[in-house]
Amino acid sequence: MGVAAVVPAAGSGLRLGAGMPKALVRVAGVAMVARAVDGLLASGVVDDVVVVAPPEHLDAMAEVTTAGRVVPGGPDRVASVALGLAEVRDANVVLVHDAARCLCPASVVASVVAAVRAGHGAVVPAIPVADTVRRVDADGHVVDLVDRTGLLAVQTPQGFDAEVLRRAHAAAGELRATDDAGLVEAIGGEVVTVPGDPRAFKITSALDLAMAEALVRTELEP
Ligand SMILES: Nc1ccn([C@@H]2O[C@H](COP(=O)(O)OP(=O)(O)OP(=O)(O)O)[C@@H](O)[C@H]2O)c(=O)n1
Ligand SMILES: C[C@](O)(CO)[C@H](O)COP(=O)(O)O
Repeated sequence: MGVAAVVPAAGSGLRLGAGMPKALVRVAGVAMVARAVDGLLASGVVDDVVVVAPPEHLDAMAEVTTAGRVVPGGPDRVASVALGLAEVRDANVVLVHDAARCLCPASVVASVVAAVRAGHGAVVPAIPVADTVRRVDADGHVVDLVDRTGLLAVQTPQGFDAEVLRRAHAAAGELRATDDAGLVEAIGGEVVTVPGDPRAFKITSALDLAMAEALVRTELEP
């Protein structure tokens, strides 16, 4: 089988504070998880989708998810992705895509898959950092100015040769990398970037949700 996508959607969305799992929160009337799954399939390069949901919300998640399977997730993102990965044993390319990045354009999905198909074991979409970045100590005092040249903010979907991702997760142990590419780096794998897109931003806070709503409504307007 070809390209499978694992959609981690098992987070609780504490920072959004909607009182329900974030992936169930609607953006202009459609649940984030449904938008994320539909976006992956709209790319035309994804054959199979597995959504990883909070164990206590499997039915609600299946109700709003229009395609793919829904399986229970784990206590953190690494555990949730590992549980999804176990469901796509036949795939030779695996994408991991946050439900929370539900407005990612299909063109980004296609370019990530193309880069994996071209022979890269691990591919991440990334965009330039727009702000000045400073390192601070525990009291908030500036320690130094971080040179922004060569700094990129990493998005999802992240794409992998399936065997590389399986090896990375098998070796993860207690390592809690913030993304799957981090697990690949930990086993010495090379990670390459392709251009990301500002619309693939992660909905984390209430402001992000408002921006996502505005973006959808703008794109729907004639
Ligand atoms: N145990 C977890 C934690 C997170 N995720 C998923 O990983 C993605 C990125 O996580 P984040 O945006 O930080 O979501 P939450 O963990 O839900 O947010 P918060 O930290 O505010 O609770 C989300 O799609 C989230 O559902 C997951 O599948 N399983
Ligand atoms: C995977 C990710 O979206 C890449 O930027 C990000 O690391 C997830 O971050 P969080 O710690 O789950 O908020």
